[in-house]
Amino acid sequence: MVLKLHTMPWSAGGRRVALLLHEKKVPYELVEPDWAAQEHKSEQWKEKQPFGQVPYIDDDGFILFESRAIARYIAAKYASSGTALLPDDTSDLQAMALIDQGISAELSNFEPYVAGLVVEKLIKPLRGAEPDQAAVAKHEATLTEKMDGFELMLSKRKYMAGDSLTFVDLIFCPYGNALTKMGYDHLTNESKHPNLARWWKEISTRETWLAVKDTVPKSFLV
Ligand SMILES: N[C@@H](CCC(=O)N[C@@H](CS)C(=O)NCC(=O)O)C(=O)O
Repeated sequence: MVLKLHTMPWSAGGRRVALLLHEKKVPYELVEPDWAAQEHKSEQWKEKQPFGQVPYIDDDGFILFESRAIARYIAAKYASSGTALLPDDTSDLQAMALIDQGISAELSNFEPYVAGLVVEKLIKPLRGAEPDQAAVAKHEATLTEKMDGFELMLSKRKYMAGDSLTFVDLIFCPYGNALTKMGYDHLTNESKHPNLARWWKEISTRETWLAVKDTVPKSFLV
């Protein structure tokens, strides 16, 4: 049975998963919940995604939610198809520890602050609300500090989890895209963050990402 990706096309997590599926050349069916009817908040949906969110996958009856966990599952299940996105030796304790470190670094030092800016600068205005400028300033200040940390990581290793591309690099794509679309140059300023700029240029121009990144309505701009 073809793998089903249950998500809204604009979802950051959904596009993260779609990116992995494209990289691994895995056919999939995109199944959209009825968002207007709040299908994702129904008891039936929560049986699959207990937090009432997107995305989740149904892989021949195996249900998995959390986009980063799904990304890892796809990278491992389809290891020999498409782009190699895991260390050569997945029994190498240190190589796999770098994978976990990269996932945690993105989840705790990147996404929350970019997501905060997306809420203030894109979502609130769409809903006719004013951005909270104090919150914007706080997220911007924290993010600036955090991006120096990512620059330091990439000054020591070519990619986020070692010297080879892995799925960890790709999980940055949706919010990296949001950051640049909001006009911030943390990922593109070659004089301030040369390693981040080198890395982002490579990651963000992959054909697979270009294929999924704009499955988002223009009004969202994420
Ligand atoms: N950590 C989760 C985050 C899921 C998430 O925040 N999904 C958003 C869309 S990207 C959502 O469903 N929002 C609607 C809601 O929370 O009601 C993942 O990566 O899968």
